[in-house]
Amino acid sequence: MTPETNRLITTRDRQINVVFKSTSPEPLAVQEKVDSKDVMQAMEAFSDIYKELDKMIGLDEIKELVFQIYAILQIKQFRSQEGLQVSSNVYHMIFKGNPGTGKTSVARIIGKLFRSMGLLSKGHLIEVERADLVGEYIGHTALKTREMVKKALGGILFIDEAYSLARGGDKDFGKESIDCLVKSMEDHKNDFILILAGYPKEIEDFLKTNPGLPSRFPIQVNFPDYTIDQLIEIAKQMAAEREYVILPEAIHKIKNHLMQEKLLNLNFSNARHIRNLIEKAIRFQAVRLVRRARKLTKQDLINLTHEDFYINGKTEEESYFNLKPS
Ligand SMILES: Nc1ncnc2c1ncn2[C@@H]1O[C@H](COP(=O)(O)OP(=O)(O)OP(=O)(O)O)[C@@H](O)[C@H]1O
Repeated sequence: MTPETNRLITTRDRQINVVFKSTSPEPLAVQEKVDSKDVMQAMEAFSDIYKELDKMIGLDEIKELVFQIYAILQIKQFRSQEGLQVSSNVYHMIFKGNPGTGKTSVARIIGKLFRSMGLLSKGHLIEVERADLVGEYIGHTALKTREMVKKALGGILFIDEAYSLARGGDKDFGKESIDCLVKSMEDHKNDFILILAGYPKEIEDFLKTNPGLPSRFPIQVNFPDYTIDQLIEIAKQMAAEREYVILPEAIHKIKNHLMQEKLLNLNFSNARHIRNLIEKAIRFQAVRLVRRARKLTKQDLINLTHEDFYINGKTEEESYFNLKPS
């Protein structure tokens, strides 16, 4: 009999009925020879990793996509058991979004999720940029690109600012790298997933100049800029993960700062900006506390007050150096 286990995973906005079986139409490394214990472990892994994704603020499009892929794998198993045709899927993806919108973090989680679903044997992420793929003399580029693909086998090859490969036009070695990647996608069809990431406009222009490319990336995901409310949620979450609490007056100060930043800073780095803000506030809080004469309470150690956010309408860096507490 086929080992099979069901479990309802309750997430923020949906319930997933997880069913893991040992037979699968996909080349499932994890599920190849499973006994009940392995099934149980795979299920736990999927559930834990899915929660990691679900915990991220916003990102509805990618959460929906993961659910679709999960659903299609389940249905394939049932179809295969009923003797129905099962088609194979291509999972190469394009991630379009501004800096700090979660592209790399999501790619890392997708790798682990796909491993738990048996779509990838290792699920690791190899993050590269132009310099890692493009060489300096004839033949060097193919060597470098193939080497990176080899490292990514069983996992994800994530190319940040992928359009930089097309920067120098037809005579540039970047073109050789693209050709080599396309060939690798054919040669290692089910062995790795290629994710091209970058700013939305540049990625779209890149795809237009390479007519053969869009059809090789059937999955395109948008990573929109976070709203102010989402950025505040992210700030609270990042603080909580570090066992800190941002007091309401500080939240108010951050909100005002974010409104200005989003308006004036063309390179605003979304959640990464928030991470830097929190990390600096934690350092400033430490300085504020060690200067205090009285004994510190547990609450003192937890609270981040408005004094710890030296933002004051300037860029973080300027604020940090000019307004360090004296
Ligand atoms: N939705 C989110 N919820 C919580 N934290 C987030 C979220 N999105 C991003 N972060 C955090 O923000 C930081 C930057 O995210 P990440 O590196 O994934 O962005 P990116 O889009 O890949 O940026 P870039 O394009 O500049 O490389 C990381 O610390 C990440 O954990």
